[in-house]
Amino acid sequence: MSAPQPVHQRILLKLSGEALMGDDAFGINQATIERMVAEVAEVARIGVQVAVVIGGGNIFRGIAGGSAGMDRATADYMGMLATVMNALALADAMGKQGVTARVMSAIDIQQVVEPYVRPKALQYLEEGKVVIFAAGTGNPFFTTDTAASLRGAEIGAEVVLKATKVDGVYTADPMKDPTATRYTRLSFDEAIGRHLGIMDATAFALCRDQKLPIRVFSIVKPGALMRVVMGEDEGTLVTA
Ligand SMILES: Nc1ncnc2c1ncn2[C@@H]1O[C@H](COP(=O)(O)OP(=O)(O)O)[C@@H](O)[C@H]1O
Ligand SMILES: O=c1ccn([C@@H]2O[C@H](COP(=O)(O)OP(=O)(O)O)[C@@H](O)[C@H]2O)c(=O)[nH]1
Repeated sequence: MSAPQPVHQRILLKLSGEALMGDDAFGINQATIERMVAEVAEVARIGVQVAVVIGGGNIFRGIAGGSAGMDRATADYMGMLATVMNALALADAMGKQGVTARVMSAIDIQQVVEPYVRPKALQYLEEGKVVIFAAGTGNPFFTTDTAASLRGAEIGAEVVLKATKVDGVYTADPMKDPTATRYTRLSFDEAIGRHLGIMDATAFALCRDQKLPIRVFSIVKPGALMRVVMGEDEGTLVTA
């Protein structure tokens, strides 16, 4: 019998910035990033094309207290720069584990990382390199979740995999409501209509319009990414 095959050939993986903190209060926890990269490396090695959108919430968020009183757009540009730092750390950790990664930024910062150029990104993916999209959408007032939907649609990913601290989409924020229950599956309209805060409405709406499914799963749970890629039941699937 032949070995089980992945159900996805090209994925857009959204990693939250906060996930990189591990148990720290801020920044990047080295052991945590190494563990995450090991999981990404495993799926890349079985031939799945992996593109990553990385968040920045472990360093700076445009709407957070630290930016109170600041012009919102300026604060958002700081948030986007935070994602560039995370992207560099992620690419470095990938290189150390033998995975070639390329960082592409949505804002021009050419001495540091190359700009996002869609055909180039597609070329890297076809060559088996991991592409890390930095600086979100390049626009203030957006989130990296929306960047994940946007880049996912642009590169023709089969699914957006949102790897986060919780293990799926719940009826309410499980960090605040212990009685909340997890959905196995729900529609984009339900997710938007019920104001489920796991992703912003812009991100959901873009995926809905492009018929691009989203799976939300835990980044903390070892092996979850591989199980998702192999088509096993993990987290919550959001579809049309
Ligand atoms: N309905 C919901 N189901 C699951 N998680 C939710 C829900 N509403 C809000 N959340 C919150 O969304 C967070 C996951 O989103 P993520 O983007 O990784 O975090 P953050 O926005 O804090 O960086 C979880 O930590 C959880 O507390
Ligand atoms: O297209 C984008 C993506 C991100 N950001 C800014 O970058 C910050 C960090 O991104 P995000 O909060 O999405 O990161 P995560 O929640 O995944 O850690 C946001 O708060 C925004 O201020 C932005 O302005 N435009």
